[in-house]
Amino acid sequence: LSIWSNVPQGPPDAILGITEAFKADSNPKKINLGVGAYRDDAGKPYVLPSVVQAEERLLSKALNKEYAGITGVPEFPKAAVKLAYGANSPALDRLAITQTISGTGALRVGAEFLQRWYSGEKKIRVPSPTWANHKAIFKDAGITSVDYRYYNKETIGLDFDGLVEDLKNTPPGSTILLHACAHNPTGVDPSQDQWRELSKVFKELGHVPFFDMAYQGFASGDADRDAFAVRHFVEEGHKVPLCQSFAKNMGLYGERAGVFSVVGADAEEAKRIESQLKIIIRPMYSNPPIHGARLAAEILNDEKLYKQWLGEVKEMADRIITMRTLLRGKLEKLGSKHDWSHITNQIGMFAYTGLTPEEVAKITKDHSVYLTKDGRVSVAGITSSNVDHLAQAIFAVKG
Ligand SMILES: Cc1ncc(COP(=O)(O)O)c(CN[C@@](C)(CC(=O)O)C(=O)O)c1O
Repeated sequence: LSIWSNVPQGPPDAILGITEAFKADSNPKKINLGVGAYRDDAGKPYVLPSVVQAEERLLSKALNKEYAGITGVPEFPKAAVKLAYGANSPALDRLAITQTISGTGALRVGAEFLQRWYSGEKKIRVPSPTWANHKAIFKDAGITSVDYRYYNKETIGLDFDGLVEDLKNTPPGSTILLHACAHNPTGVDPSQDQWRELSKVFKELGHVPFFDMAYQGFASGDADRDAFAVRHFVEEGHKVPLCQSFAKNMGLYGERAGVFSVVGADAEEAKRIESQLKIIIRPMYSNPPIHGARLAAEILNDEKLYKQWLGEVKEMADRIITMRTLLRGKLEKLGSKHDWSHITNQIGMFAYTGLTPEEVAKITKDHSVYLTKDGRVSVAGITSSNVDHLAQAIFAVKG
């Protein structure tokens, strides 16, 4: 009997498993709308020109491969928080900051930090629905997730009243996970006025706003606009924990470039927090990968490259918005009776189509269209050459 005979076969990942199934499909008209990775209009992965230039510069510097510190390549997180909080934010001198292994790593380090130093019960309130990996990350750090109402199936929009009511029925001083922009999987975000309202509710109740900002710049095409919620909450005095990912907005998916930061009451408190972040990271993975961080630092710290990069992010966001408009138009032209306005009202990488799990199974089986069971479509996977097939497939399964 093998020592490992007790190890069971685990299920495929809800999101990454879709790509495995897609690859196994021989239908030439197959479309992968599963994983949230940007594709250009030829359906190809996109390496941003600003990243290519940064890489050429790095190579010419012939840097060594020494360890970064526990908190990473210093020039990266320092610049990343300026992007998030704003270059003139008063909070910049009271931030605990560390580079992390992309957004997932920021969430995990943040979750471990809460587990050890958040004085309340080890729970976090998460939007319903939320990114498929959130609950598993918190669970592995010993934190139980509790849903709060977020998405309204009927209006295919935000259930703002339900959200506020749930926050008010949550014990004061609880930790609440918030998607800063481009909510995954619904693509439904609060308006700026609704964020202002939420900041008041958080203040009344002393709740901790734990932000996940994985799509800054990628949602609206404007990095400042996408950071509105984070910046407003910081201006209002909230001690924000913030997770950042550069996977999508810089196309650094596999380079794993992320940042975790916490707003302290002052520099001394930030220093204490940062010392505890290092104590969490050292036994977890000791220190992070250097290449992606150096690429991001090269871009964020060079005026010209930074501007070029912002233009490239806007181009990606604009292409996604164009595909939303195309898909909606095609569905309406086919004579669909459904209201598809949510496809253009939603923002960011994803469209929450409203397809039921049965319809998802059918569209995959009959039309080789791959998307997650919850009906989430990565709009980045739509191109002007596959949008007709997609519209016909949706019309075929849903009418
Ligand atoms: C809300 C949210 N937070 C964090 C991350 C973490 O990304 P990172 O670790 O690569 O920086 C993702 C990525 N979600 C993707 C795009 C990919 C995935 O599931 O891993 C998605 O398809 O939802 C995300 O959607």
